[in-house]
Amino acid sequence: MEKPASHPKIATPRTGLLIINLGTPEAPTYGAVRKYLAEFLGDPRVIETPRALWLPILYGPILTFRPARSAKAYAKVWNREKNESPLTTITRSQAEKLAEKYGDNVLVDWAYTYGTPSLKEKLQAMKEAGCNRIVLFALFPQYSATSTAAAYDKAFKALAELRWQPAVRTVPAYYDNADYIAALASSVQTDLDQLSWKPVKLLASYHSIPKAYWDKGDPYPCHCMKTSRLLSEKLGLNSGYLETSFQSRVGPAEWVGPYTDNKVEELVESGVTKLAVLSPAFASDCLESLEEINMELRETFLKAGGTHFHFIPCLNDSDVGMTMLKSVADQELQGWV
Ligand SMILES: C=CC1=C(C)c2cc3[nH]c(cc4nc(cc5[nH]c(cc1n2)c(C)c5CCC(=O)O)C(CCC(=O)O)=C4C)c(C)c3C=C
Ligand SMILES: [Fe+2]
Ligand SMILES: [Fe+2]
Repeated sequence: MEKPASHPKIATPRTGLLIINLGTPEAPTYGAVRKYLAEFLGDPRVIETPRALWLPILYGPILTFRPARSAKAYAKVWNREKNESPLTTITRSQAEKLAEKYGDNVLVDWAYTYGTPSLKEKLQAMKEAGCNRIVLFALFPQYSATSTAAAYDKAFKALAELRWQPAVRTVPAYYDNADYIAALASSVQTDLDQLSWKPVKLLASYHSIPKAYWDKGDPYPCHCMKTSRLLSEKLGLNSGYLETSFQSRVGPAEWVGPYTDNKVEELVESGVTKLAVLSPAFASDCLESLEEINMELRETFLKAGGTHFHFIPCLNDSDVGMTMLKSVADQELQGWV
C-alpha cells in the first residue's frame, strides 16, 4: 500500500467542551447590526419561509429598517467598559468559570451560532489543540429548532469541512433538569428575599417562536410550560402565582402567546401593581432581557398603572448557575474525562 507523503501531526489527545450561545453584533451600530441580522435571519432554521420569497423581504425592508431600531436598543445595554454586547461579556465569563472548574481535564471554549467567535474558528482551534472528543453545549435550556438545532447544524457544517473529525456529542435541552430548576428557584428566592415589597405575581417571560413552528412539531412552548410548572412546584407557590408569557415576537405573523406585553397590561387591569419578571429561556442576559424586559416592559407596566417592577436576572455566571451548567455538561462528558 502506498504511504502518504507525511503522517498527519498527532497532538496529545484531549476532550473539549464548547459552549454555544446565539450571537450578537460586534457594535451597536447600523452596519454591525445589519451584518448580524443578515446572518441570523438568513438561516432557514430561524425563518422557514421559502428562500425565493424571504430573501427579497430580508434584503429589502427588513435589513433596511430593522438594524437602526435594533442598534438603538443595543446601545442602551452595551457594555461600554469592554466595548462589547452584554451577551459576550457573560458568555465569555461562563466559559472561563467552567474552564476553572474543569482545570486540565477539559479544554473549555465558547462560540456563537451567528457572528464571532464563530463555531468554525473555535472547532478548528480545538481540533488543533488536540481535542479528539468534543462536547457541544448549546446553552438554550428549552429545545427549539430555531435555537438549539440551528446551533448544532452550524457546528456540524463546520465539522463537515474537517478531514479528521473529532468524536462529537451534543448536550440535550435541560428545561426539566432538576439542577436547572433548583438553580432557577434559588435565584428567584434570593432576589425576592432582597426586595422590600412582595410581588403580587411572578411572570416567567420566554422568547417566543412563530406559532406555525409549534403546530409543525417544535416542542419549545411545551418545554417552557414545563419549566414554569416545575419552578412553581419547586418554590411551593400557590397555583396561578407564577404566570407564563412569550416575548420578542417579530413581524406580523402569529407567534406563541400569550404575549408578554399584553399579559402585563392584563395583569395591571386585574389589580396587579407589584410584579417580578424572570427570563428562563436565556442562560445569559442579553438584549431581550436587559432592554425588552428590564426597560421596555418595565415602562409598559408602570405606564399602565403598576407601582413596583423587579427584573430577576438570568442565571449568568452566578455560583448556582455555574454549578448547574457544569452538572448538565458532566452528563455528556461521562466516560470521556
Ligand atoms: C425572527 C425570528 C426569530 C426566532 C424564531 C427567534 C428565536 C429565538 N431567539 C432566541 C434567543 C435570542 N434572540 C435574540 C435576539 C433576536 N431574536 C430575533 C428573532 C428571532 N428569534 C431577532 C431579530 C433578534 C435580534 C434583536 C432584534 O432585532 O430584535 C437574543 C439576543 C441576542 C443579543 O444580542 O443579545 C437571544 C438570546 C431563542 C432562545 C429563540 C427560540 C427559542
Ligand atoms: Fe431571538
Ligand atoms: Fe426584542
